[in-house]
Amino acid sequence: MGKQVAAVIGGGVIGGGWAARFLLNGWDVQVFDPDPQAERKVGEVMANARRSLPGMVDVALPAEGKLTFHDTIADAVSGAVWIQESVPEQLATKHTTLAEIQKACLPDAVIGSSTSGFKPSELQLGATRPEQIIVAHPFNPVYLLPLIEVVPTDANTPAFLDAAEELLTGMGFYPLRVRKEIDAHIADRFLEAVWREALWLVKDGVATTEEIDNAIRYGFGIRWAQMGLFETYRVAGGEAGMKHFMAQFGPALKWPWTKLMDVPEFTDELVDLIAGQSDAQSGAYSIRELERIRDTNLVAMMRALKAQDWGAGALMNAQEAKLRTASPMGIRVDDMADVSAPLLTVHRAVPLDWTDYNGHMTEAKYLQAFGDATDRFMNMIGCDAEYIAAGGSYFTAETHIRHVDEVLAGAVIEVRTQVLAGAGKKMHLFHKMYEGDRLLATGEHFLLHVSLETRRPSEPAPHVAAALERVAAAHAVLGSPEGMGRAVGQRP
Ligand SMILES: NC(=O)C1=CN([C@@H]2O[C@H](COP(=O)(O)OP(=O)(O)OC[C@H]3O[C@@H](n4cnc5c(N)ncnc54)[C@H](O)[C@@H]3O)[C@@H](O)[C@H]2O)C=CC1
Ligand SMILES: C[N+](C)(C)CC(=O)CC(=O)[O-]
Repeated sequence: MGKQVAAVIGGGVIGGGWAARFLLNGWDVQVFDPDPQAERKVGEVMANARRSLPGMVDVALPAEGKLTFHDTIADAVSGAVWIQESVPEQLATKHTTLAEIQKACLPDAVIGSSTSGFKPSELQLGATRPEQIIVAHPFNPVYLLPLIEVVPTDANTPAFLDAAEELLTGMGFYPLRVRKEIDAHIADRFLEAVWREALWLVKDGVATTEEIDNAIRYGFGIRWAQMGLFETYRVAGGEAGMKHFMAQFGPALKWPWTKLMDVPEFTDELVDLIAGQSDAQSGAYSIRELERIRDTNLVAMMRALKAQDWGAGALMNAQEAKLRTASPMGIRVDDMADVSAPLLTVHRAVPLDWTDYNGHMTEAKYLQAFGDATDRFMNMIGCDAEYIAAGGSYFTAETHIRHVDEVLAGAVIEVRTQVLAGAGKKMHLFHKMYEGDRLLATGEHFLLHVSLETRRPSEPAPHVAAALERVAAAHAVLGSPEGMGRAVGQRP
């Protein structure tokens, strides 16, 4: 199957983010944007995305797609099965753009609009084929955050929407289908209310921009990232739960706690006040630096949720399981005709939170990668979760790692595993870590099969022993790898 093709119309903050998400999930992307700076801007977004997205999951994403820039919308949409409109938030501009797209695009392609506020019925007005236009509202940075609000009208068939959502899911997105079209969909209704209230707090001199941000990031912002609003409030109701919470705090909604219905007028004075406070708060960083700080934090938070298999982290685990099944690492030794070459046991990108103050992968993570390679190899010979639950496993008795060359966040690494010896209780592995052809590190590990009941060495089950012995026999002809049995400090 050839690569899937997406068109991105408008390559600013959001279009650039969409382009990165498509490309890093293996799609080819065709961009149209009249701004002569568009190629540079999309390139900078791509650089940030390459550094942060690929390492968010623990298995490699598909090979990056091809990015091209086009002089006309007709050229850009040619052959595209998904067209994402991300032009400025003006209805007239959206209408002209959608009309041009529809003149040249495939009649069954999905045309998603990134609009933050317009309803899909407004976008479909006067369209040649309203049935192919939906709102697909993303969140910045589009290459990291999973949510897409999918807002349809009755013109869009359920089959069309299901197919669109499947394409989004394939890129790690979480499509949230909005039941009823409404100005600003779900999330922006909410964000606008919070923003309005914050503007009042600054205008009335109650808080500075920095104090408001601190009130969010030291408190409820962290809570929201993992449980949202209602689940958090349910817990806040104590043992009596949601009903008690509503009885206690419901009346406060009618107290003068909020000014939500009014918007302060954007006088020059208010704009200068807010922009000045924002400069004082964050002006020491460029926007690109702030983006990188934001991305590093987001990746760390999402990987923490991944470890808990919760919320956005559970979504990433589901995507990873699909990617793993499609990779050669999902195959058992018993199902492989040829095991004569070292086996691929890790194929992933280096996550941002694996790097250190020297700007490269930190030493502890080499052990993690080699530990993951050993786990994967165990799985491949049949020492899987079921086998371990039944009481058999391997314990590592000795490890020797050599750091040969450095590697940076976002780089795709592979570990290939040679079995030096594998008989009875003993398993002696030699892992080599590469970025492309470049050797980064080696890891030599000696393991013993144990009974998890007695915690003592024990013979592996016959099927595990047979698979291990088969690979060991096939690898015997490879000879001793360079660096095997090396002592610390020994010269090469
Ligand atoms: N910035 C944000 O936080 C979010 C914005 N959105 C929505 O995404 C859309 C785009 O917003 P941003 O990317 O923030 O704006 P932006 O100003 O960063 O980018 C808009 C891009 O469209 C290009 N453009 C202008 N006229 C065009 C035309 N006729 N054809 C093709 N390209 C054209 C501009 O050169 C620019 O590169 C809007 O509908 C906005 O509401 C959605 C989610 C978040
Ligand atoms: C400010 N905004 C309305 C453009 C925000 C969005 O639409 C979503 C986001 O990324 O916060």
